[in-house]
Amino acid sequence: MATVVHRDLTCSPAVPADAAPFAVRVRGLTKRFGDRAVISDLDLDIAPGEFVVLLGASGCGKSTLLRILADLDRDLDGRVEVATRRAVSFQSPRLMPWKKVWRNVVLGLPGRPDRARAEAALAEVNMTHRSDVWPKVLSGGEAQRASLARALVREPDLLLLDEPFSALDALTRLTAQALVADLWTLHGCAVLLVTHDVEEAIKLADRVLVMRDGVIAHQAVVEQERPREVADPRFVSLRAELLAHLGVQEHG
Ligand SMILES: Nc1ncnc2c1ncn2[C@@H]1O[C@H](COP(=O)(O)OP(=O)(O)OP(=O)(O)O)[C@@H](O)[C@H]1O
Repeated sequence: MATVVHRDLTCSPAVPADAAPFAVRVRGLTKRFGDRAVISDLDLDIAPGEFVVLLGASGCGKSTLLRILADLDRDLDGRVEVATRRAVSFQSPRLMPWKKVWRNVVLGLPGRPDRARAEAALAEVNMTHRSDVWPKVLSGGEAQRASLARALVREPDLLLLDEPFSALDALTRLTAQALVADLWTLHGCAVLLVTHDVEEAIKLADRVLVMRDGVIAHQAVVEQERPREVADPRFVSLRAELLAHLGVQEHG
């Protein structure tokens, strides 16, 4: 039977005093599409403010898990507890083409569209100059930054990012990664980021998870201090470890 609980981290009288605070607590999650279990009896904890990256082969269930945590799918077995204030940003930025960028940022927030609030969020992602344009004129990287502003304006305790950089060229991708790292430091929210990129995972994460056969098959805490150098032996060794768990052969 499904239990989906949405917790307010700042005010949670129902939580026993001895329970450690968390942004995500999942116990025994199973998700089926028809007869097929895509997620099988999965447990997952994410601490407040923790940056967790989820890796896994295509089709292993990463996006399905993220959608469940985003409360976009409640048809599940198990127990899912998630911080109440959460925001999602997807691979495609999903901006409404008939609304200017700043209106997209505050779309869905209660009350009248608050331009000052939108501008403040756009400033955080270096997009003030694009506030008054239509989404169709944005570059891929700009659209992704607008999507991030839309997520952050909600001041989430948990930010869910589903392959946010995968459509960007290599240089824009590096800039976007650095931006997310800065925003995370600034906001202090927990992050769960899905990616296929092992280096991206090691650069950003406190902890990297490898998903396989519907469970978390491996996890690694990243001890290296930030910013992380790819040439550092600890980086190289963790990359090899993660690639091995992903079943990928390293070349060179
Ligand atoms: N609505 C659905 N109905 C039926 N099957 C689905 C549905 N959504 C996802 N699936 C299946 O569940 C499995 C996991 O999909 P999911 O999108 O979570 O994988 P993923 O790990 O995010 O993959 P990728 O890295 O390619 O995005 C896939 O086999 C997919 O075909």
